[in-house]
Amino acid sequence: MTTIEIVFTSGYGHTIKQAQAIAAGAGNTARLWQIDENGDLPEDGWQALDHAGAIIFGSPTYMGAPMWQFKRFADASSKRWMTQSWSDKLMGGFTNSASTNGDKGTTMLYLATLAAQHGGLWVSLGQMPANAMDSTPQDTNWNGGSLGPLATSPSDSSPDQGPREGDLTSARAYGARIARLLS
Ligand SMILES: Cc1cc2nc3c(=O)[nH]c(=O)nc-3n(C[C@H](O)[C@H](O)[C@H](O)COP(=O)(O)O)c2cc1C
Repeated sequence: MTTIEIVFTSGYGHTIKQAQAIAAGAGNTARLWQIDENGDLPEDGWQALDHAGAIIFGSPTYMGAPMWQFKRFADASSKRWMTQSWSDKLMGGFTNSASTNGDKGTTMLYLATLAAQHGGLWVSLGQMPANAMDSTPQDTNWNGGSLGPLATSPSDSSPDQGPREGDLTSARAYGARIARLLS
């Protein structure tokens, strides 16, 4: 079975919602692997990534970059880099932060660079931005990204309040895009 493995970090639960929305859009071959608070992924997670058709990386943006636990996972993936054993897999990425811009772009560039180091085939977002006068956070891709799904969770939001519907719709559509490309 060709699987979609979503490997991500989340400090306070907001980015989990984005990861779950991607999985919901991708369908029943998608699985979620949350890197723990020490930056560790269990061995069955590594095995799943080794056998994946697609790997999707995700992290909240902390200080303009993925949180350190994601970087620890990325550094540990250098073992796979040495043999290029993840080469030719579909790869993608997502991030969430409190500010609308929030320097999410540098996190996305990092995730795309990680994918490229592994020889992955990056899947872009493929959604037009909702950037008109009457656009709101309820609209798909209202953050206006193109590398992958972006989410904005206001700093005083609970994970039930942020990311908002437009971010979740964007994430679901991205999951569906990856599933379609794999089929
Ligand atoms: C240490 C730290 C650094 C942060 N840096 C940024 C940042 O650079 N840009 C931003 O917009 N939000 C920043 N935030 C806010 C988080 O990105 C935001 O709260 C996000 O929803 C957290 O996701 P999580 O609940 O999955 O951890 C930061 C939060 C923390 C704790």
